[in-house]
Amino acid sequence: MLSVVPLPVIVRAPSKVNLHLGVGDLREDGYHELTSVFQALSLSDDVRFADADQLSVTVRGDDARAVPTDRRNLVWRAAELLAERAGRAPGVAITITKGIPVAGGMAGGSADAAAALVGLNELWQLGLGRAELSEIGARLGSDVPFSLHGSTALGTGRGERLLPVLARDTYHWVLALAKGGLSTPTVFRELDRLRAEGSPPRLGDAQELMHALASGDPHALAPLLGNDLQPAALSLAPALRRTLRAGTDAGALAGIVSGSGPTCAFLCADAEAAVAVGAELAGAGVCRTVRIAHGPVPGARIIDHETEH
Ligand SMILES: C[C@](O)(CO)[C@H](O)COP(=O)(O)OP(=O)(O)OC[C@H]1O[C@@H](n2ccc(N)nc2=O)[C@H](O)[C@@H]1O
Ligand SMILES: Nc1ncnc2c1ncn2[C@@H]1O[C@H](COP(=O)(O)OP(=O)(O)OP(=O)(O)O)[C@@H](O)[C@H]1O
Repeated sequence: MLSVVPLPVIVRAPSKVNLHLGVGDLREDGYHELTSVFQALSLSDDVRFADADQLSVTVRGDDARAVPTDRRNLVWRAAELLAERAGRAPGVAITITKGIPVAGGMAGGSADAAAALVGLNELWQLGLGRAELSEIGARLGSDVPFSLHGSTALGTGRGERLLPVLARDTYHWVLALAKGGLSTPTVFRELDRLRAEGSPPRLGDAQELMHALASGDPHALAPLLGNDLQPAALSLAPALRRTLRAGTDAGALAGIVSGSGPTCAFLCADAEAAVAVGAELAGAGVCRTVRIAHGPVPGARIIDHETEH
């Protein structure tokens, strides 16, 4: 019998910034209750899926050496979960081209996991809907459902329960990538410690920020950006204070630590301002490198079916 080898599939998955990250108390399951307004950004990873006898992961790009290529990689676990669901072997060669900083608070691993769910659903012709993929994604990590969803969304629970948020127009960002990474659980633990010691201020609700998003005016949005994890990230990486100051000194409307950090995200008035802020920040010696990005962009999506391999 003739068996047809499926053509490789390439999926692009976005990074994210939390425009509002309200962190509630520690739950019994070890997670914190969150109120998160996510925005998906154009800084992204591309992930290729090719039919193979065995599961393998190859990583390319700037931070490739910091990424595991075995079962610790979220794409590996995504492939195993989907294969189990489909009752088939997880044979696939996965190549990740990293654009998203590793352990940078921008959901890089989650983006790749979301790409794997979309890419393997296609390669293996599983026919699973978005809701099913999102439910599998939530088992891989709190940020994975948003990496599938993309655009701008409100996340509750541990961040995995999503509702779309209206965001008019495009926002322009400068991202200051740091030398090292920060571990997400360590940053949450540091916040618990700071809260046990004293009372770092907590964000209010996200209503006003969501109104500003609907207006499409970055000047209205800028003063409303907020992140309850920021004091914890700054406590673990105090040099980020200087980075944040340098961004606003360079003309950004506002700067925040992205998620658990250490990437700092600067909102700019328009595309031209972002280029100017990016250039000045790159010369200020306060970060490893600078990237310009815009959002919102879609969630993990197929960008190519290769015609030859
Ligand atoms: C900081 C954020 O990026 C904001 O969007 C996310 O909350 C983190 O999402 P993630 O990296 O997908 O995190 P997960 O893999 O689900 O969790 C890693 C660890 O972070 C902590 N964690 C995560 C999410 C949450 N709501 N509360 C937590 O306390 C827990 O210690 C957990 O064991
Ligand atoms: N595909 C992947 N890409 C990057 N890191 C991965 C991947 N799979 C597993 N990891 C591991 O996960 C750790 C956290 O990486 P990741 O880049 O997802 O962090 P992050 O962007 O800060 O996450 P988040 O913003 O969702 O909290 C890395 O140090 C790495 O060891």
